Amino acid sequence: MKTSFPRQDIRVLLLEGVSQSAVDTFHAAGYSQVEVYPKSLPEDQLRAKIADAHIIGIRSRTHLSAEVLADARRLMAIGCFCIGTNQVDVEAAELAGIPVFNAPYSNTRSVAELVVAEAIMLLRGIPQKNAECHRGGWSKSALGSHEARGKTLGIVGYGHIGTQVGVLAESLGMQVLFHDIEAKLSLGNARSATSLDDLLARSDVVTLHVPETPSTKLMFGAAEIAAMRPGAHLINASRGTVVDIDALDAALRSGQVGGAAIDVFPVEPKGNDDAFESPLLGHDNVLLTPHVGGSTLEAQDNIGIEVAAKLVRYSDNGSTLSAVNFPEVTLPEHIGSHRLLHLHRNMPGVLSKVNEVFSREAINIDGQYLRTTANVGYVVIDVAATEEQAAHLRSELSKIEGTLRTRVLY
Ligand SMILES: NC(=O)c1ccc[n+]([C@@H]2O[C@H](COP(=O)([O-])OP(=O)(O)OC[C@H]3O[C@@H](n4cnc5c(N)ncnc54)[C@H](O)[C@@H]3O)[C@@H](O)[C@H]2O)c1
Ligand SMILES: O=C(O)CC[C@@H](O)C(=O)O
Repeated sequence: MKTSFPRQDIRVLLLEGVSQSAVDTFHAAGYSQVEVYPKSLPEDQLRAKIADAHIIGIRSRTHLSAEVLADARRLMAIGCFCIGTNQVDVEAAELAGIPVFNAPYSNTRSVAELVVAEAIMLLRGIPQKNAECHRGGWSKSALGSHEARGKTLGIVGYGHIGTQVGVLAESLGMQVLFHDIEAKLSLGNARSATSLDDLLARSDVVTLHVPETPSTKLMFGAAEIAAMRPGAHLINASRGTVVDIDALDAALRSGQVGGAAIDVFPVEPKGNDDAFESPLLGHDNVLLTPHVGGSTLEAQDNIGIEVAAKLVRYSDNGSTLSAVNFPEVTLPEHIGSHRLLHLHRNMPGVLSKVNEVFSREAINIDGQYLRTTANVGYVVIDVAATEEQAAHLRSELSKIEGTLRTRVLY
C-alpha cells in the first residue's frame, strides 16, 4: 500500500525498555527506523530526540509536558506502553493534533496477582520473617500471623484492576469491600462500602487502585491512615502520588499500619542504574518493589503488540480508536485513492469550510468521517484524486482558520 510519507522515513523513538514485541510489530508493518532506549532520557536529550521523531513510545517515567511537546514539531502520535497516561500532558497533545494511545487492559491481571500475593504475605508477617532470617535470626511463631480466609480486603478504586483483585481475593475466601467515586457493578459477593471511612474502618488489608488525577493526589494521608483499623495493612500499586509517604512512614513506626506493600513512589529512579531513595527503606514489615506491578513478560509482550499496532493503524489509516485524548474514529481500508486528514480546533463553521474546498476544486467526496471532542474536531475525507490534486487539497485545507494539522494518506 502506498502512503504519502514512506514508512521507511517515519522515525519511531521507543524509550524505557519498551518490549521487543513493539519493535517487531513496527518492523513487520514496514517501519524500519525504530530507535530504542532502555530508560527514560534526561529532559535536554528528550527534547533533542523528540524534535526528529514522528512517533514516540514511552512508559511511566517519561514526562511529556506541554514544553517538551512544543519541541516535537514532527510528532504525529504518542504511545504509552502502559495503562497510566498521567505522565503526558494529554490536553496539550490534543491541542497540537497528536493522539495518545495506551494499553488499558494488558497488564491488569499481572497487577492483580501481585496484590493478592502481597495481601497473603502481609497477613502472615512474611516480610519481617524474611528479613529476620536474612540476618541469621529464627523466630518460629504464629504470633501476628493470620489466614487470608475470612479477612476483609478493602479495594479503593474498583476499576479494571480493582475488580480482578476482588475476584481473586474472594476465591481465597476473603470478604471484599470496595469504594469508588462512580457507581460500580459488584462482582461476586463484593460489597460497596458506604464511604471511604466505612471501608477503612472494616478492612484488614486496604489496596489502592485509583488513577493519578487531581482528586487522587495525596488522597491517602494521615487522616485516612488514622481511620484504618489499628494494625491493618496497606498496599499501593497505583501511583506514588496517591499516598502521603511521610504519613505512612510515621504510621508504620507507631504500629497504626501493621505492614505495607508499596510498588509506586512519589519520586522513582529514571532507570535501573539510578539509586532508589525512600523514607520507607529499612522497615522490616514493608515489601518494596520497583514499580513492577505490570512488569511480567506476558503483560509487556502483549502491551508492545497492542500499542504498536494502534500507532501503526493511526499512521497508515488514520484510525484513532481508543485514543485517550482524541476524537475516536474507526476507519475502513481505503484502497486506490487518497485519504485526507484534517485536525482542527472545535469551532463553528470548520466543516462547511472543509466541504467548500472540495466543491471549489470540483473533487467528489467518496466518504467522510467526523468526530469531535470539546477541544478538537477530526475530519477524514476519502477522495478519488491524483497525487497532485491531493497535495493541492491538503494545502487548501491547511489554510482554513482553526486548522491544527493535516495529513494525506495513500
Ligand atoms: N504498579 C503498576 O505497575 C501498575 C500497572 C497498571 C496500572 N497501574 C495504575 O493503576 C491505576 C488503576 O488501573 P485500572 O486499570 O484499574 O484503572 P481503571 O480506570 O479501570 O480504574 C480506576 C478506578 O478508580 C476510580 N477512581 C478514580 N478516582 C477515584 C477516587 N478519588 N476515589 C475512589 N475511586 C476513584 C475510577 O472510577 C475507576 O473505577 C492506573 O491508573 C495506573 O496508574 C499501576
Ligand atoms: O510500565 C510502566 O512503566 C508503568 C506500568 C503501570 O504503572 C501502568 O500504568 O500501566
